[in-house]
Amino acid sequence: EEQEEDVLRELRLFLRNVTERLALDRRFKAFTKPVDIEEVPDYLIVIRKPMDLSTLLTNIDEHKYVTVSEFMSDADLIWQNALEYNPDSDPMDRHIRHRACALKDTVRAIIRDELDEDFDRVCEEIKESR
Ligand SMILES: O=C(C1CCC1)N1C[C@@H]2C[C@H]3C[C@@H](O)[C@@H](O)[C@]2(C1)O3
Repeated sequence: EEQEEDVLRELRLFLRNVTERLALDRRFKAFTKPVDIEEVPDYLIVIRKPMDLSTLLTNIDEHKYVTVSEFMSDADLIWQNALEYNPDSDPMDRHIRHRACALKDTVRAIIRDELDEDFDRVCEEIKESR
């Protein structure tokens, strides 16, 4: 009903704001666009579900997420994929993993600090009702 669409519109505004703030953070530049498959030909063999911040924004606009938890599952893919594809001890891999862990911590801190648990519960109820 109309009130439910108002809730989901507010969810999209919140998720867009979080995602845009992450995309503006210079530490997370490597996460802003899909990994270039021309540059990294074996990437899709190793990583089954690529994800990046621009794709998160597209998903939000396509109404893919009804709850924050669904958004978090895709957001977590970004840093999980980076840890998985860049496991080595060389400085480049370690730099990427440090930024991946910073992304994980930053997303969690924003959600902890800024997501109202009653609002989240309403989204979860809408999801269950569909
Ligand atoms: O995993 C990633 C991104 C970093 C976070 C996501 N990539 C895989 C390649 C390995 C490493 C060095 C470059 O070859 C560059 O192409 C990539 C991009 O970084």
